[in-house]
Amino acid sequence: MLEAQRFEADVARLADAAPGQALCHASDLTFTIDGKTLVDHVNLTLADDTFTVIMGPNGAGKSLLVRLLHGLIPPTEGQILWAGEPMTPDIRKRQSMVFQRPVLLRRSVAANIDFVLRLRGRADKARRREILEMVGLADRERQQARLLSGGEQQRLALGRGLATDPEVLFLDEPTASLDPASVLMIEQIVTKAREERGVKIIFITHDMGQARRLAEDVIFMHRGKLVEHTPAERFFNEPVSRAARDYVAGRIVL
Ligand SMILES: Nc1ncnc2c1ncn2[C@@H]1O[C@H](COP(=O)(O)OP(=O)(O)OP(=O)(O)O)[C@@H](O)[C@H]1O
Repeated sequence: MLEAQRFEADVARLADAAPGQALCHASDLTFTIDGKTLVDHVNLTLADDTFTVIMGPNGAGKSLLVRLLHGLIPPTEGQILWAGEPMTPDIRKRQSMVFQRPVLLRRSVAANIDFVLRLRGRADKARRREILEMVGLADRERQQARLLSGGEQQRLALGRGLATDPEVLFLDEPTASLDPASVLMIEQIVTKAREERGVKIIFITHDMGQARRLAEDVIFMHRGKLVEHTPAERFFNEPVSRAARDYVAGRIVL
């Protein structure tokens, strides 16, 4: 089968795997700035029941892709539909994003959680406690967030992201600068959110071991293009594109 046909077949299968309607459909998604096309006519279907990992070399357009999907930046061209609807503020409110560097208020751990709960009209101590227990920070309520370790800060950021019970959680290299124990904790919290609450996860990582541990389907970006979107096993064992083959084998991909 030709590469392109195989790719289409994979995409169709991933779409079929979604019960009912696909969660997200992007067509011809393009982001151009200063004459440079940084996300280039991406076509993508995301099932609502998979842990999606996005991989690719530096500058491939991974972060821009998730910013487009989450509606943080408008596409130059193309369309994104969430459960068949264009993005609205209400849809975006049902999604959260966690960045590589935790974005926290310079206040207490508790205040950081209360802030997002208040925004959604759900502020109460029991809910705050539940969230802090989920991310293993229940004994740190009164501590200043900025005095937490890097791993703890990221867990707090993750708690903020999960506090509002999102349907979709985007994570942009959330563990890139953390030690192994912190990486494991973050992975466990995210996996639990996926398994127990049905949160759709869209997770960018450069870490091949992490991708193998977590991914159910993998999107591989290269030079602004989506060159591969396949079930994880296929991606790791039988990548189709030359760039993905080199990437999986640990060779430098420019
Ligand atoms: N607002 C912007 N203006 C101009 N160029 C940008 C802008 N945002 C991103 N870029 C460029 O677009 C390209 C893709 O960026 P992006 O952050 O999506 O890459 P990435 O795949 O997430 O890379 P990394 O793995 O290094 O984080 C990069 O070359 C980046 O410098």
